Amino acid sequence: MALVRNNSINGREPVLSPRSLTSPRGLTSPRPLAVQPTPEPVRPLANFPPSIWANRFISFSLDNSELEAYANAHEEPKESVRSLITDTTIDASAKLKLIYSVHRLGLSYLYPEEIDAELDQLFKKIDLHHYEQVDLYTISVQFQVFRHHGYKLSSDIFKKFKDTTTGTFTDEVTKDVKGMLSLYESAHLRLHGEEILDEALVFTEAQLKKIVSTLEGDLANQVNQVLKRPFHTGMPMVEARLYFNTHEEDVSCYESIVKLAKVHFNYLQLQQKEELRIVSQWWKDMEFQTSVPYIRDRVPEIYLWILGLYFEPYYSRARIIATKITLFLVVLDDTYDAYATIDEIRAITDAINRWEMSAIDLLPEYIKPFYRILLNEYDDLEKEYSKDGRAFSVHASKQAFQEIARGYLEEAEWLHNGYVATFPEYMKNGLITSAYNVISKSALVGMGAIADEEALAWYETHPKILKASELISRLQDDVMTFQFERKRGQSATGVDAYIKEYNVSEEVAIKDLMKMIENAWKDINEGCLKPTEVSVALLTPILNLARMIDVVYKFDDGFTFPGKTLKDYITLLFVTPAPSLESC
Ligand SMILES: CC(C)=CCC/C(C)=C/CC/C(C)=C/COP(=O)(O)OP(=O)(O)O
Ligand SMILES: [Mg+2]
Ligand SMILES: [Mg+2]
Ligand SMILES: [Mg+2]
Repeated sequence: MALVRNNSINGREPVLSPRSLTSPRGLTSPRPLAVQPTPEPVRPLANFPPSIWANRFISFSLDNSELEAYANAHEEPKESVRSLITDTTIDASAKLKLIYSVHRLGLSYLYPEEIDAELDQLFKKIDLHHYEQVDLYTISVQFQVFRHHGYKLSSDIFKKFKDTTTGTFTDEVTKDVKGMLSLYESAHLRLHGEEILDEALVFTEAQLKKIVSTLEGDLANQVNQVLKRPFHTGMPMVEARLYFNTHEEDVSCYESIVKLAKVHFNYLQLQQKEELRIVSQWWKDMEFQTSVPYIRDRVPEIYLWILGLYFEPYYSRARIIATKITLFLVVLDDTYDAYATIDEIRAITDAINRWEMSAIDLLPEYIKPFYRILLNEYDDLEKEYSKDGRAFSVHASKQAFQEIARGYLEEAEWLHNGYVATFPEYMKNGLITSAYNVISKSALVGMGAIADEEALAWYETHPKILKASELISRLQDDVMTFQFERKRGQSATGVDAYIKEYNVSEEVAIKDLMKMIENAWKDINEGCLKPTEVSVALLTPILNLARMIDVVYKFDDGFTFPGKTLKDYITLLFVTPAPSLESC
């Protein structure tokens, strides 16, 4: 087997690269006489599990009058909640709890100015001494509400819960389940240097795990929920539904909030089911299942991913665009990782760099339909957005798409040459193959006026918060997918590069990479504090992209094998009816 290269990764047995078997010359003995048809190369097929949804979401039929009825039903409770937020007779503590609930329910985007004005005023009035008399739960809620909205309330307010002699959290804290739960949520908002929150996270997690089986009712559900995933690292839309289900006592005192939340959930569910129908129908019409059947067929999962970036109704078109482009990325990634030969990968990258229909002749037959659809979709977007002078965002998305194709090629060349990159080299390319540059720029296309040229220029500076989100994407994916990819003889991951660079065990490498992810989260949290470099509307999708990695990869490779978390989330949002309005 002379054509098999040595892919030894740091002392592992040489990996038999499927791609190294793809040369026709490796499969046939030399026969100089008859002209042989070129045999089909051996391909690195992954046999990915099929979609678990088939055509389920295509049959949805939107009743516009129903949608309109929900839109109208918003008006009254929306105004009542606005009055509550601005009500001067509600005391500071109750007001902050109210704003906290409004945010957890996914409603704060309806009142950005009012909430900011309230918090601004309350934040200015804060006297840290005041917190000496306040309980852990209340302090933690206030800490979160300020931090959620970019106000840097000092984490020193938690100092009083530590025993000065032992340096650990007091026994009193251990007995306060609701307080610990809320402190655990707070700790996820930590910044660099906030050691008290680093400690609080470890402490409360251990304590809550210890007592969870002894709890009952809503509190048991809340603790189970937070241990699975705290609000700050969850998908906002799902977190809103879960909060509604398990925090009745926190919201039931405000009838209008309950009513608004219910109408809002129902409205959004209809709108989102329609968006999912549109992208599912498009996917079917484009016949990807026939032309590239080797890829992961994951339309609802990718739509969910994008919905995780932004759920506001006015980003409907933006979600459809970003979903389609992300689906293109899945085709590209799986083609490079699980189908194409190195020569084909070079040809596909070349054609994507050229970006002209005539380059289609360079391509293998199977990828030609994809190439045609890719160019046509971008062409349509360019036409659509040229009209209002927004074609710049389409160009930026296209350039990022070309860049990721080059990044994927780089990985393929490394594999082809049996080379494991140094860790810095890997990370430089890895931030590109994280896909988060393409996705976040593509997310801007349909966002409208807010995503202007200035916003794009900020993106082009590759700001710290974007880098952090890319790092989280790249490394958390690597930590959860490297074994599968290694077994298949795919390109070395960050885990392999780290092991090689620092000569450490796999266990240490994973621990260190998880630490890097933790630090990147602190960068993200810092980047969301006032004064922000750009508007919150532009930062939120970047924060949410990091959250979606946690959603998909916290426990396993939830994208390749979407039968757990993603199935539950898709069922909750698009299958299970939204909370009934009957009692309203
Ligand atoms: C890298 C990453 C988590 C990207 C998230 C953004 C996203 C939805 C990209 C589309 C391609 C994709 C699903 C890659 C993850 O799988 P994979 O493990 O096969 O990706 P890999 O080949 O880059 O490792
Ligand atoms: Mg892949
Ligand atoms: Mg890949
Ligand atoms: Mg991977």
